[in-house]
Amino acid sequence: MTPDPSEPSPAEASHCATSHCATPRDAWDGHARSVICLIGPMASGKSTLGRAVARELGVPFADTDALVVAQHGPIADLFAERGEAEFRRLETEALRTALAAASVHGGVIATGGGAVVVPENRELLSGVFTAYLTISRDAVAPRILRDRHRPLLGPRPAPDDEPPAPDAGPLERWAQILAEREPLYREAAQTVVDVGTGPVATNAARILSAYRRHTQATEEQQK
Ligand SMILES: Nc1ncnc2c1ncn2[C@@H]1O[C@H](COP(=O)(O)OP(=O)(O)O)[C@@H](O)[C@H]1O
Ligand SMILES: O=C(O)C1=C[C@@H](OP(=O)(O)O)[C@@H](O)[C@H](O)C1
Ligand SMILES: [Mg+2]
Repeated sequence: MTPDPSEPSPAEASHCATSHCATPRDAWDGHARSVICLIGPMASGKSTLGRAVARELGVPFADTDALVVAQHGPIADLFAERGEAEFRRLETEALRTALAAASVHGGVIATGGGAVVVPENRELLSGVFTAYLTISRDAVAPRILRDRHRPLLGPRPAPDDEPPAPDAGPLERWAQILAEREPLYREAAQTVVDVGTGPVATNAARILSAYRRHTQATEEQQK
């Protein structure tokens, strides 16, 4: 028998029966088709918080970076061997895939910090609830200095015909990149959530509250 798409799958029903969800039906009506996309600068917590929000909602989590890595290998290698433009193309493909899956059963999607620079991605994001996660430079500093896997925060090679410029350092580069992208984040987001303080659970709850406020406001408008 073809499953009724309006009903929770056995997996969803069993999740809801064993977790915080009141009943499978409530969970399905309340959240199961929820789609939340997270955008924001590198190391703001999109991947970590996206996973936590998805778990809370009982919907699948997708990370566009992880999708790219699973299919094409490490991001640092892609940047070095195939260039940023090719990485952006693969990122758009991953975003499309993640959105298509989430549109069926709901889902939370963490994008990479640079997803908003591609107009096609901004167009894709405009169809779903998108939250811009903000964090101060001071709060992000220990993360940036600890995690050294992001190619855009590594030393920039000077062009062949120029003397090497003094290295600005990863935190300075993070701030420069954020300044360039900030208007794009704001344009693409329905809401801005500051996630610079507090533990993961607190920040996940902030994102969920923003999502619920948005959903309620949208429902009020439609009445
Ligand atoms: N609320 C938080 N408190 C402390 N550390 C966090 C928090 N959220 C994320 N982190 C840590 O910050 C780092 C970057 O988080 P990540 O989710 O990879 O960010 P992004 O996906 O935005 O680049 C990770 O080491 C993660 O464990
Ligand atoms: O800001 C960017 O351009 C990038 C952010 C990274 O993702 P996170 O924001 O999850 O670190 C990753 O997509 C890649 O290194 C490029
Ligand atoms: Mg990430």
